[in-house]
Amino acid sequence: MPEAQAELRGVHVVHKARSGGLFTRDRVYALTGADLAVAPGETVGIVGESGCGKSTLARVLVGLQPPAQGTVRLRGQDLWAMKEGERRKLIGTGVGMIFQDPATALNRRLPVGRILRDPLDVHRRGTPAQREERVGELLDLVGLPQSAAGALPGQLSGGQRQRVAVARALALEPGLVIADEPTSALDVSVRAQILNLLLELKARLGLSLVFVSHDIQTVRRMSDRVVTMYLGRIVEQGPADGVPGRARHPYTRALFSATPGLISPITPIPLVGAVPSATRPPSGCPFRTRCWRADDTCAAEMPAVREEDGHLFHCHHPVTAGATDLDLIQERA
Ligand SMILES: Nc1ncnc2c1ncn2[C@@H]1O[C@H](COP(=O)(O)OP(=O)(O)OP(=O)(O)O)[C@@H](O)[C@H]1O
Repeated sequence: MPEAQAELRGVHVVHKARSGGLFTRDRVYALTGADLAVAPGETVGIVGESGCGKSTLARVLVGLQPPAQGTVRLRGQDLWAMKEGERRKLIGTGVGMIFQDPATALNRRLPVGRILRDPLDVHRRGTPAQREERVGELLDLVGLPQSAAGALPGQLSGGQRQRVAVARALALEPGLVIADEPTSALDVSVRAQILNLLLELKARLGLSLVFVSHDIQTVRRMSDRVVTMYLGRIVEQGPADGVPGRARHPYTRALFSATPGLISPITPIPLVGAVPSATRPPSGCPFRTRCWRADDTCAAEMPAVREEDGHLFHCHHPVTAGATDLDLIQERA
């Protein structure tokens, strides 16, 4: 197997909890025991309810968040075993990051040309003339006119600004791009354009892409593999074309059945109760408090990973392969 662009092994992220702006004694278990490898040229989509740890996973992958435990490798190199200068260089040249809101991610005071040249200057890429040339290439790459180089971000539309953010992420020719909700701050009318641009660039440049979104339909369309998260844990990974029908974890099935237009039954598999607090996750399987299949074993121990039919999942009582959503709704009732 070719070396992964990025790899997490047993990664935990724990934050100090805050209340009213002050830290408390509680800990937020934002990411627990995450194992994930992103292959060259692959798109991995991350889904899950708000607060399940999607952004934390993305931040760990790009080295913005150090793990409390576990290893993070970029192109085979252990990020947090490196000297800081080397780590910054590897991250700076190896990964591009696209954030949710280009209005806040781009420096409002700098013209687009400077924004795009900045990473080239920082990493001393080529001569000054080559850097200028590269700025022109980047504008072309994302479908912006050369005249955009002189514009301030505020003079551009939301879609154009996100194109600048994409160009900046690609400036140093990274092998991996992480896009965290890249279209959720944009008008619906331009979302498809940015998604198509990402798909086109990924194919043209052979990029690996990690795509984080609430929008399950979009994740399926963009991804080769879908990763489902729940309460700080990766609970399932499987091929995008096998989700939702072939997913084995009850949570993945419930999450996808709640997506309009994806599944035949009109009623989704009901999820009863709220997501527990990330400061006090349940013992054993994190989903057991809302799972209709849970028993004492689920409370006693976290299920080890199992692999069947291309799906990796953590569940003591996985859904039978081939069960329809209607079967699960009846079972749930
Ligand atoms: N800096 C921080 N300090 C304290 N808690 C944090 C911090 N960052 C994230 N968290 C908590 O960690 C958990 C995971 O957060 P994260 O932002 O990764 O989730 P998410 O799935 O991306 O959520 P959303 O979809 O709403 O963006 C949440 O409980 C969140 O409140």
